[in-house]
Parts: sequence; C-alpha cells; structure tokens
Amino acid sequence: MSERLRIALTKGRLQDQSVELFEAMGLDCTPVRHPGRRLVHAIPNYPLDAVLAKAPDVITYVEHGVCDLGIAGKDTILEQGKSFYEVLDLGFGKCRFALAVKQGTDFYGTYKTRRIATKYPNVARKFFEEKGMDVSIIKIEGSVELAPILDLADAIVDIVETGVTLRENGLIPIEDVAQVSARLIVNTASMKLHKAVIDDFISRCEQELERRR
Ligand SMILES: Nc1ncnc2c1ncn2[C@@H]1O[C@H](COP(=O)(O)OP(=O)(O)OP(=O)(O)O)[C@@H](O)[C@H]1O
Ligand SMILES: O=P(O)(O)OC[C@H]1O[C@H](OP(=O)(O)OP(=O)(O)O)[C@H](O)[C@@H]1O
Repeated sequence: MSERLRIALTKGRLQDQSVELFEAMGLDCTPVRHPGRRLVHAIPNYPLDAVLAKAPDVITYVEHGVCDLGIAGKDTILEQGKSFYEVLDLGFGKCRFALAVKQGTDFYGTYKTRRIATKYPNVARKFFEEKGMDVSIIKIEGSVELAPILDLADAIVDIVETGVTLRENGLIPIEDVAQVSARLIVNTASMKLHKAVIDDFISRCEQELERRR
C-alpha cells in the first residue's frame, strides 16, 4: 500500500469519537489528539492524512475528491445530498431530527401556512413535502430554539440529543423526522482508484464496530 489516503473528520462533537475509533483500529492518532491550530495531520503508522473540517465542508471535500474518505453526521448528509458512497454507520454521534413546538401549540390545528425555522432547510422541506403540507422555511444558523420563542416561527426542525435544550426553552418535540449518527463516506472515484487501501480501512473499521456490539 504505497498511496496515501486523505480523510476529512468533522470537527467538534464527532472529532473525539472518530479519533477513539481510529486508535482502536490500531492507528496512531497522537498528532490529531494534539492538533494546535493545524488542520492536516499525518497518521504515522498508516497511509492516511486526517483533515479537520466543519461538517458541511467534509461532504464538499469528499464530493470533490480532494478527500477520499470522510466522517460526517447523517444530518449533514441528508441536508447536503449524496454523490458519494455512504459505507458504514459508525454508531456514535447518535441523536435525532425532531419537529418541535412551543408547549401548548396546536401545530396541525390551523390552516395558516406554518413557519418552520431550521438549520436544515432541505431536510425540513422534504419532511413537509412528504406530508403534502405547504410551509414557509426560515433558515437559522444556530440556537434555532430561539425562533419560536421570538415568534419568528411556529415550529423548528432541529437536532435533539438529550432533549434538555428544548425543555429549557419551553419547547416540546411532537414528531421524529429522522435518526442521526456518524457515517463513513467515500468518494466514488477513490473507491476504485485506491480499492486495496480503502478496503483495508473499511474492514478495520468494521472489525472494531463488530467488537463493540
Ligand atoms: N446534540 C447534538 N447537537 C448537534 N449535533 C450533534 C449532537 N449530537 C451529535 N451531533 C452530531 O455532531 C455533528 C457536529 O456537531 P457540532 O455541534 O460539533 O458542529 P456544528 O453542528 O457544525 O455546530 P457549530 O457550528 O456549533 O460548530 C452534527 O452534524 C451531528 O451529526
Ligand atoms: O437535546 P440536546 O442534548 O439539548 O442537544 C440539542 C441541541 O444541541 C445542538 O445545538 P448546538 O449545541 O450544536 O448549538 P447550535 O444550536 O448553535 O447549533 C442542537 O442544535 C440543539 O440545540
């Protein structure tokens, strides 16, 4: 295996668990554990460079083929589309997309066009299209729970993990939209060009995931 692969890791919540997975697979992740401000790190004992990127950019880098592999949440994958292979559910970063409203709101009991605030407009649009409901989507960049409080929106579609953020802001989930967890994704051309090393990487991942079951 002479060629080196490049993997884009989602910075933030998924980063530590990605590194723990790699270490359990036998990869020396010392450089990624102490990144400083560096964004690219060579794995010394495996032909792999790890790139630290924001979630939507992980998808962009893999789709463009400048990274062969990526780890991204299913939330980002559902939002951004997928012209890549999604090969493994990595079993961490578990949360869900939910539709949530202010406590006491009868969301379905009106004929008015509902206003939906979300960081994930494509996911929200598809969810309501499948219900045949006409809604107005308002894109928010974060702390989406503010939108119903400020009366900008009738409901939100957002990630829920423990439910604490909803609860502390007087909101309740009324419907699940989709389950979310971290996924391993692969560029379609890389899968052919670097088949041996990518197969090796995937099978190491699978062995570790199997051991965890
Ligand atoms: N409670 C949670 N809230 C948000 N994302 C979560 C949660 N639990 C797991 N995740 C996963 O972690 C990924 C990265 O989330 P993280 O909040 O670190 O970055 P982000 O959504 O880009 O936020 P920020 O812009 O604040 O960095 C999400 O795309 C999702 O797949
Ligand atoms: O159910 P919980 O465990 O409370 O987690 C869910 C919250 O975490 C995420 O927000 P994040 O911290 O990423 O900040 P953001 O809203 O600015 O994206 C998400 O958007 C929810 O607000």
